[in-house]
Amino acid sequence: QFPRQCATVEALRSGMCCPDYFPVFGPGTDRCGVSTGRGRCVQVTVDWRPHGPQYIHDGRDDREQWPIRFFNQTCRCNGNFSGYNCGSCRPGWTGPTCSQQINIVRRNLLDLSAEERNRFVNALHQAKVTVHPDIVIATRRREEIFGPDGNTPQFENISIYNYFVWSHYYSVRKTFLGAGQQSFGGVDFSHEGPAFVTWHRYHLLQLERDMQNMLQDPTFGLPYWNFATGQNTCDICSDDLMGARSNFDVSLISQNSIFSQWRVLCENVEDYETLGTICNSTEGGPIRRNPAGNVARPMVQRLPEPEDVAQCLEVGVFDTPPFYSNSTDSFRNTVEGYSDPSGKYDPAVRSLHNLAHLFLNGTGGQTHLSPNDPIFVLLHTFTDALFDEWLRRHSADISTYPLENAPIGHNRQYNMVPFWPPVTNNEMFVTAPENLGYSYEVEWPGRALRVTEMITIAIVTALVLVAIIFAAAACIVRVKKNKDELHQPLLTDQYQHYSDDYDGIPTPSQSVV
Ligand SMILES: O=C1C=c2cc(C(=O)O)[nH]c2=CC1=O
Repeated sequence: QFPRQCATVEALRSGMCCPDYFPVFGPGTDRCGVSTGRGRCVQVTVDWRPHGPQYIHDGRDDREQWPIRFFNQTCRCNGNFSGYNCGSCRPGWTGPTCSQQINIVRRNLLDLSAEERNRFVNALHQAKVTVHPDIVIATRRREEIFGPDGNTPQFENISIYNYFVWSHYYSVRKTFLGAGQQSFGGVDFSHEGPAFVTWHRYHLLQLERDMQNMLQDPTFGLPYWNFATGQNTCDICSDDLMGARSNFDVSLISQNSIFSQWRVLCENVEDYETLGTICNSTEGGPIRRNPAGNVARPMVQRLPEPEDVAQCLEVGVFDTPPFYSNSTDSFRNTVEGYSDPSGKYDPAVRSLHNLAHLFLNGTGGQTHLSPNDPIFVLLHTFTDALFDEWLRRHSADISTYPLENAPIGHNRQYNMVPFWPPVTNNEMFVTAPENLGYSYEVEWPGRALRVTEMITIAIVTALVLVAIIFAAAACIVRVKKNKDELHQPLLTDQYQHYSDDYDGIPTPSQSVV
C-alpha cells in the first residue's frame, strides 16, 4: 500500500508521500528524482464523481476518494519513469533510463517445460518468503493509525506474495461502522463492477513487476491457467505445478508440493470486523482446496466450457447499468461470472471466473482469502487474457465504462484501492501488448453454431444446391438443343438438295455448305 519512507508520523501529518530517488544533499532533496528530471511531487487527483446507490455510509471508510485519507501529495513521473519515487519504469519499458522496450509473454502453464515449471514454482515460493523491499501495510484504520500512544504508526512489513494477498483482502473488506455495530458488506472495490477487470489487471502487473525485481529478470512473465476445460478435474493440480491432492486429507495439498507448507493470511475476518482492525501479516492455517468437491452445489463441480469463452468474447458492450453484479448483456459481468456466458443475467448462474473460484472449493473460493491459493494468479491471468482479447476484438471501446454512478471504487477515474502510487481504472483499459508490454500466447476457441444458425445454413445450402441442379439441367438441355440445331437440320437440308435434284454441279447454296 505505502512506501516504507511514508509510514512515518511526519509524512502522515504532512500528507506528502514523495520519497527521494537519490538524496544527494540529504533527505528531501531529490523528491521523485526531481534533480535528474525523473518526476516531481504533485497534488493527488481523486475521483469526486458520485458513486452508485449500493454504498450508503459516505464518510465512514478510509477507501473513499482513495488515497486522500492518508496522503494528498504523490510523485508524478515523466516519460517512461514510474513508481513511488520515479525510480522504476512504466510497464513495457526497462533499462537505466527506461528507454528499452520489452514484451513479456504470458504462457499456458501446461506448455512450460519441466525446468520452466520448477523455476516458476520456486519463484512463487521465493515471493512468499521475501520481505517486500519497498511497501509496508497499515494494520489499523486511519483513525487509529498513530497507535495507542499517538506516535507509533501502525504499519508492518509483509512478504511480496503476502502483499498480493493483503491488497485483495483490503479491497473487499467490509466497512467498519463502530464497536458493537454490524460492519457493512455492500462494498467491494475490486468485484461486482466495471473495475473488476482493471483492478485485477493492475494487481497482477504489480506482482509480476515485484517478482521481476526479486529475480532480477525483467523478462519474467506470469503464466496462465486455461480453466475453460469443461472438466471436473483440476489439470494444474499436480505436484510439479500447483500441488496434487493430499492422500491423507481430501481438502489439503500433497506434502510433495511446496504449497502444502504455505500458510494463509487474513483468516480471522470476523475479528477484524468486530474489533475494527485490519488483517496484518500474521499467517494462520494451510491452504484448503478440494476441486469439484462441493457436493452441496453440483453446479460448481465442473469447470467452464471452451464454448463459454467463445460466447463471452462476443458480448459487444463492456458494461451496462447498473454496472453491478446484476448487469445484463455486459461483457464485464459475463467474464466475472454473474451472467450466463451469452451475457444474460441470471441470479442462479455462476460462470467463467466465479465458477473457476467456486470449483476450487476452499481457500481459493472465498473472496477475502482467495489469493492465498497460488492458483488465484493463474486463474486471473487467464481472466485478464480474456479481457485483453475482448479489448482487441472490440477496439478497446471505453464508451460504456461509466464515469460516474458505478459502485464505489469502480468509476472510470477512481484510484484503485489500495495501490500506491495512485493509478486509475482508466489506465488499465488499454490493450496490453501495445501499452503494457505483455501479451498472451493463447488460441481462442471458435464459437459453435446455434440451432437457428444451423437451420439457416442448411436451408441456404439446400436452396443453392437446387439452383445449381436446375442451372445444370437447363445447360444440358440447351447444349443438346444447340447440337441438334447445328448438325441435324443442315445434314437433312444438304441431303435433300443433293438427293432431290443432283446433277453433279452444286447449286450456289449447296457450294456454300
Ligand atoms: O475469490 C473469489 C471468490 C468468489 C466466489 C464468488 C461467487 O460467485 O460466489 N465470486 C468470487 C470471486 C472471488 O474473487
